Amino acid sequence: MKLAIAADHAGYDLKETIRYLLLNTGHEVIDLGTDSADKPDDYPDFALALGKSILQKSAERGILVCGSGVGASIAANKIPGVRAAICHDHYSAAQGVEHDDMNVLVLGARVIGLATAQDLVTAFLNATYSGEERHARRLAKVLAIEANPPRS
Ligand SMILES: O=C(CO)[C@H](O)[C@H](O)[C@H](O)COP(=O)(O)O
Repeated sequence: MKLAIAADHAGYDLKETIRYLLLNTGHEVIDLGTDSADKPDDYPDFALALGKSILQKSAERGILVCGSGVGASIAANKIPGVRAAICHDHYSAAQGVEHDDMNVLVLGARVIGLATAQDLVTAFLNATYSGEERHARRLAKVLAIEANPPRS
Protein backbone atom coordinates (compact mmCIF):
# COMPACT_ATOMS: atom_id res chain seq x y z
CA MET A 1 0.00 0.00 0.00
CA LYS A 2 1.11 3.57 -0.58
CA LEU A 3 1.44 5.16 2.85
CA ALA A 4 2.48 8.46 4.37
CA ILE A 5 4.09 8.64 7.80
CA ALA A 6 4.94 11.65 9.95
CA ALA A 7 5.81 12.49 13.54
CA ASP A 8 6.94 15.33 15.74
CA HIS A 9 10.10 15.07 17.85
CA ALA A 10 8.27 12.99 20.49
CA GLY A 11 7.20 10.45 17.88
CA TYR A 12 10.36 10.41 15.80
CA ASP A 13 11.93 7.19 17.11
CA LEU A 14 8.70 5.18 16.80
CA LYS A 15 8.04 6.69 13.38
CA GLU A 16 11.44 5.55 12.15
CA THR A 17 10.96 2.02 13.48
CA ILE A 18 7.53 1.72 11.88
CA ARG A 19 8.81 3.18 8.63
CA TYR A 20 11.50 0.49 8.34
CA LEU A 21 8.99 -2.22 9.22
CA LEU A 22 6.64 -0.98 6.50
CA LEU A 23 9.40 -0.80 3.91
CA ASN A 24 10.50 -4.33 4.85
CA THR A 25 6.97 -5.61 4.31
CA GLY A 26 6.69 -4.18 0.80
CA HIS A 27 4.82 -0.94 1.40
CA GLU A 28 5.66 2.28 -0.34
CA VAL A 29 6.26 4.90 2.36
CA ILE A 30 6.40 8.68 2.02
CA ASP A 31 8.27 10.08 5.01
CA LEU A 32 7.03 13.58 5.85
CA GLY A 33 9.35 14.11 8.82
CA THR A 34 10.41 15.03 11.34
CA ASP A 35 14.05 14.07 11.02
CA SER A 36 15.22 14.21 14.62
CA ALA A 37 14.12 13.50 18.17
CA ASP A 38 16.46 16.16 19.48
CA LYS A 39 15.02 19.26 17.90
CA PRO A 40 11.63 20.23 19.41
CA ASP A 41 9.04 20.92 16.73
CA ASP A 42 5.27 21.23 16.45
CA TYR A 43 2.89 18.34 15.73
CA PRO A 44 0.36 20.45 13.73
CA ASP A 45 2.99 20.97 11.03
CA PHE A 46 3.30 17.22 10.51
CA ALA A 47 -0.42 16.55 10.81
CA LEU A 48 -0.97 19.13 8.06
CA ALA A 49 1.66 17.63 5.76
CA LEU A 50 0.26 14.14 6.24
CA GLY A 51 -3.32 15.29 5.76
CA LYS A 52 -2.38 16.99 2.50
CA SER A 53 -0.77 13.80 1.23
CA ILE A 54 -4.07 11.97 1.83
CA LEU A 55 -6.15 14.69 0.17
CA GLN A 56 -3.82 14.87 -2.82
CA LYS A 57 -3.91 11.07 -3.05
CA SER A 58 -0.15 10.75 -2.90
CA ALA A 59 -0.89 8.27 -0.11
CA GLU A 60 -3.89 6.00 0.46
CA ARG A 61 -3.54 6.03 4.23
CA GLY A 62 -1.37 7.70 6.84
CA ILE A 63 0.30 6.96 10.15
CA LEU A 64 0.91 9.90 12.45
CA VAL A 65 2.89 9.80 15.69
CA CYS A 66 3.27 12.32 18.50
CA GLY A 67 3.93 11.97 22.22
CA SER A 68 0.41 11.11 23.34
CA GLY A 69 -1.29 10.90 19.96
CA VAL A 70 -3.83 13.46 21.16
CA GLY A 71 -2.51 16.66 19.60
CA ALA A 72 -1.82 15.01 16.27
CA SER A 73 -5.36 13.55 16.20
CA ILE A 74 -6.93 16.91 16.92
CA ALA A 75 -4.86 18.65 14.27
CA ALA A 76 -5.32 15.98 11.58
CA ASN A 77 -9.09 15.93 12.01
CA LYS A 78 -9.27 19.64 11.16
CA ILE A 79 -8.45 18.71 7.58
CA PRO A 80 -11.56 17.87 5.55
CA GLY A 81 -11.30 14.35 4.17
CA VAL A 82 -9.04 13.14 6.94
CA ARG A 83 -10.55 10.64 9.37
CA ALA A 84 -7.88 10.19 12.01
CA ALA A 85 -8.07 8.38 15.33
CA ILE A 86 -5.69 7.66 18.14
CA CYS A 87 -5.75 3.93 18.88
CA HIS A 88 -4.40 1.87 21.75
CA ASP A 89 -6.01 -1.47 20.95
CA HIS A 90 -6.24 -3.89 18.03
CA TYR A 91 -10.05 -3.81 17.88
CA SER A 92 -10.26 -0.05 17.40
CA ALA A 93 -7.44 0.04 14.85
CA ALA A 94 -9.32 -2.48 12.68
CA GLN A 95 -12.88 -1.42 13.38
CA GLY A 96 -12.03 2.24 12.78
CA VAL A 97 -11.36 1.30 9.17
CA GLU A 98 -14.13 -1.30 8.77
CA HIS A 99 -16.92 0.87 10.17
CA ASP A 100 -15.68 4.46 9.97
CA ASP A 101 -13.34 4.47 6.97
CA MET A 102 -10.52 5.82 9.16
CA ASN A 103 -7.67 6.81 6.87
CA VAL A 104 -5.09 7.98 9.42
CA LEU A 105 -3.90 5.93 12.40
CA VAL A 106 -2.47 8.05 15.21
CA LEU A 107 -0.09 6.60 17.77
CA GLY A 108 1.21 7.96 21.06
CA ALA A 109 4.89 7.12 21.26
CA ARG A 110 5.09 7.97 24.96
CA VAL A 111 2.11 5.73 25.72
CA ILE A 112 2.42 2.46 23.82
CA GLY A 113 5.34 0.09 23.33
CA LEU A 114 6.75 -1.13 20.06
CA ALA A 115 4.90 -4.48 20.05
CA THR A 116 1.56 -2.73 20.50
CA ALA A 117 2.43 -0.16 17.85
CA GLN A 118 3.28 -2.92 15.38
CA ASP A 119 0.05 -4.74 16.16
CA LEU A 120 -2.01 -1.57 15.68
CA VAL A 121 -0.33 -0.77 12.37
CA THR A 122 -0.94 -4.32 11.11
CA ALA A 123 -4.59 -4.23 12.19
CA PHE A 124 -5.06 -0.83 10.52
CA LEU A 125 -3.46 -1.87 7.23
CA ASN A 126 -5.21 -5.25 7.01
CA ALA A 127 -8.65 -3.73 7.50
CA THR A 128 -10.93 -2.51 4.73
CA TYR A 129 -14.02 -0.31 4.92
CA SER A 130 -17.08 -2.55 4.79
CA GLY A 131 -19.40 0.03 3.23
CA GLU A 132 -22.38 -1.70 4.86
CA GLU A 133 -25.52 0.39 4.74
CA ARG A 134 -25.52 1.47 8.39
CA HIS A 135 -21.86 2.48 8.26
CA ALA A 136 -22.31 4.31 4.95
CA ARG A 137 -25.28 6.16 6.46
CA ARG A 138 -23.24 7.23 9.49
CA LEU A 139 -20.23 8.20 7.42
CA ALA A 140 -22.48 10.31 5.17
CA LYS A 141 -23.62 12.16 8.31
CA VAL A 142 -20.01 12.74 9.35
CA LEU A 143 -19.22 14.08 5.88
CA ALA A 144 -22.29 16.33 6.05
CA ILE A 145 -21.01 17.86 9.31
CA GLU A 146 -17.62 18.33 7.70
CA ALA A 147 -19.16 20.02 4.65
CA ASN A 148 -21.40 22.29 6.70
CA PRO A 149 -20.06 22.64 10.26
CA PRO A 150 -22.13 24.57 12.80
CA ARG A 151 -20.67 28.03 13.27
CA SER A 152 -22.43 28.93 16.50
O1 LIG B 1 1.80 14.57 22.59
C1 LIG B 1 1.78 15.54 21.91
C2 LIG B 1 0.56 16.36 21.72
O2 LIG B 1 -0.54 15.68 22.21
C3 LIG B 1 2.97 16.02 21.20
O3 LIG B 1 4.01 15.07 21.07
C4 LIG B 1 3.50 17.26 21.80
O4 LIG B 1 4.40 17.83 21.01
C5 LIG B 1 4.03 17.05 23.17
O5 LIG B 1 3.33 17.94 23.95
C6 LIG B 1 5.52 17.23 23.20
O6 LIG B 1 5.97 17.62 24.48
P1 LIG B 1 7.40 18.23 24.70
O7 LIG B 1 7.47 18.49 26.17
O8 LIG B 1 7.47 19.49 23.89
O9 LIG B 1 8.41 17.23 24.22
